[in-house]
Amino acid sequence: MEKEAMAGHVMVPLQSLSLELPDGESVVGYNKDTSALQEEILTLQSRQRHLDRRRREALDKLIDLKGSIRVFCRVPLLVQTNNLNAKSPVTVEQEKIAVKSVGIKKEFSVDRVFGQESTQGCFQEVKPILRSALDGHNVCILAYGQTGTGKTYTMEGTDGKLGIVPRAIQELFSHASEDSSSTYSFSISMLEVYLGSLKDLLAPRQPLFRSTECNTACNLSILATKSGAVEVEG
Ligand SMILES: Nc1ncnc2c1ncn2[C@@H]1O[C@H](COP(=O)(O)OP(=O)(O)OP(=O)(O)O)[C@@H](O)[C@H]1O
Repeated sequence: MEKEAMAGHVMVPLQSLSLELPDGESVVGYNKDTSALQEEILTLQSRQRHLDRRRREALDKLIDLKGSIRVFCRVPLLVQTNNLNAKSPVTVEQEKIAVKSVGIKKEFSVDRVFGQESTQGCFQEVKPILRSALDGHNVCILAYGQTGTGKTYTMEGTDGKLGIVPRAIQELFSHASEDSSSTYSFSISMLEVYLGSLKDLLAPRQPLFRSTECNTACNLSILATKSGAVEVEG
C-alpha cells in the first residue's frame, strides 16, 4: 500500500540535495533563511529556559505558601464500603470535618475535605506536586486510614475511575515526553506500613501465598543511618 503511494516519487536525503541555479540567488536566499531560523530557534530556546526558571520559582513559592505538608480528608462512599460500623460524618465543610466517636463530637481542620460525592477529584490537588517532582524535588503522597476507608480506592482506583498512582504516572510521562530540553529517568517503589511492619507491594509473591498475604521476601526493615536519616532496606 505504502509502495503504491510512493510510486513516481524519488526520495532524496536533504543533506545530499544540491541546487544548481544560474545566478546563485536562490541558494544564497535559502542559506539566509536557514541561519535566520537557527537564530530564532536559539532565541526561543533561551526564552523557554528563562520562562521555565520563572515557572519553577513561582511553583516553589506556591508550595511554600500552601505548606510543604498538606493534609486532605476523603469521606468514603459509605454504601460502597463493606464497613458496617462506618457512620457518616456529622458535618463536612471545605476545610473542616466533624465526626462522632463514642458519643463525643470531634472536629478536624485540614487543607481540603473531599465529600462522599467527590469521585477522583483529589488528583487535582496532587498535580502541582508532580510538577515539583519533575523539577527535582523529593515528594511523597501518603494514604492513611482505618481498614476499609478507601486508601486503595484513592491510590489505585478502579478500571473506570483511575486513582492517584496511575494518573500520576500518566501525568509524569506526559510532561516528560513534552519536554525536549531535559532527560528524565523514573524509578518507582510502593510500600505499605501495616501493624508496624513495612511491605514492598511490588515484590514478586511466592505462588504458595495467597494474594492478600505477604511472604518474608517483601517484609522490609526500617534502618537508621549514623547521621540519623531513615532508610528502608532493599
Ligand atoms: N470514595 C469511594 N467511592 C466508591 N467506593 C469506595 C470509595 N472508597 C472506598 N470504596 C470501596 O470501599 C471498599 C474498601 O475500600 P479500600 O479497599 O480502598 O479500603 P482500604 O482503606 O484500602 O482498606 P485496607 O486497609 O483494608 O486495605 C472497596 O470496595 C472500595 O471500592
